[in-house]
Amino acid sequence: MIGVIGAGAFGTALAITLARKGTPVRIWARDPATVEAINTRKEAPRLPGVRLPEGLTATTDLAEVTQAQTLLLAVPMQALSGMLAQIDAPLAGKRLVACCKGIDLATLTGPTAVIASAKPEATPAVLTGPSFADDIARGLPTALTLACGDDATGAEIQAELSGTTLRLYRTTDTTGAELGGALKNVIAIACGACIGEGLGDSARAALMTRGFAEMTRLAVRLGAQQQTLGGLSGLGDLALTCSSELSRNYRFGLALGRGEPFDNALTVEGVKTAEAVTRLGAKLGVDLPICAMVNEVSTGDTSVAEAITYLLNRPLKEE
Ligand SMILES: NC(=O)C1=CN([C@@H]2O[C@H](COP(=O)(O)OP(=O)(O)OC[C@H]3O[C@@H](n4cnc5c(N)ncnc54)[C@H](OP(=O)(O)O)[C@@H]3O)[C@@H](O)[C@H]2O)C=CC1
Ligand SMILES: O=C(CO)COP(=O)(O)O
Repeated sequence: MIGVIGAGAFGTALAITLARKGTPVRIWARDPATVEAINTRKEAPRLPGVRLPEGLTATTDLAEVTQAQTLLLAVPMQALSGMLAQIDAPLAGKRLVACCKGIDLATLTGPTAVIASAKPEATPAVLTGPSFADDIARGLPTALTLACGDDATGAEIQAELSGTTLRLYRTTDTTGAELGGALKNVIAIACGACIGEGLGDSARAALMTRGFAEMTRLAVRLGAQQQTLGGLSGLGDLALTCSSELSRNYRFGLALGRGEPFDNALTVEGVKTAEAVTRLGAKLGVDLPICAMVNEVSTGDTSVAEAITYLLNRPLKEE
């Protein structure tokens, strides 16, 4: 059995793909109505229109899910440490796979450090890369990165989660994998704002490229391997999220650029990540101008037009 904590779009999509290949999956949701929908109607509220396979069951009882040796943690980044604090079962020998993309604002660390701090007896890992929950749930081909500091455990998780349509690549560079996934959301907001403001595809390509330079600069400064940023978890996810309206981060940026309201019930990880990386950049002396502008625009301190003017008029430099 695999346990999934969080019955949002991503947790449910992963649970579906695992159950389809015959792995029993128990998914935890805090909302009894979600559990009822999954167990009795075989429907997932966050993935409307998808029929859930047999072998996928839900519960509001965390203890039932934490019996599994592999647990997928699929709650938003800022909810991760609170979620871990609710688990009182012993987790020695268990694998805790973070499926969230972001940086914890309280500690300015990524998900594997949050897990290691809360549950030092478990092995932390992170599953990240380009994938929309809906694509995974529909069985469309997807390739992701599984990062685990312990390569032997990483190989076991890789085999456990991979299937005929979900292909996992493996790395021990957890820092690079999680920072790529976190920062691409910030750049996606910038790209959405750029298109929403009517600035064109050339400007978006510039933001993606210079954004990728910021992602790499910060990640390498924090100990990541540069090549990880060029993989699925970095460049791959950047390409997807900056170019598709299926991305909530991109759509949030579009709304900013167009001056339209946005549904703040939606999970938009890039907003808090922009705040976290702006603070991290200032602390470490790493220049992150696009991330800083996304932070200012997201909080309403600066308009999209002012942010673009600032970025275009910075001192000229070598590429
Ligand atoms: N959706 C996607 O395509 C992908 C998402 N991800 C990542 O997965 C993570 C989760 O996103 P996603 O599934 O889309 O988000 P959703 O908004 O679809 O779902 C979030 C889930 O987390 C639960 N939750 C929220 N806050 C808390 C909390 N404080 N305590 C416990 N549970 C909580 C919600 O419960 P409730 O329903 O009761 O509010 C819900 O089940 C994000 O980091 C995202 O970046 C990664 C790849 C793809
Ligand atoms: O992470 C994702 C794609 O890889 C999902 O993107 P959004 O969170 O922007 O919807």
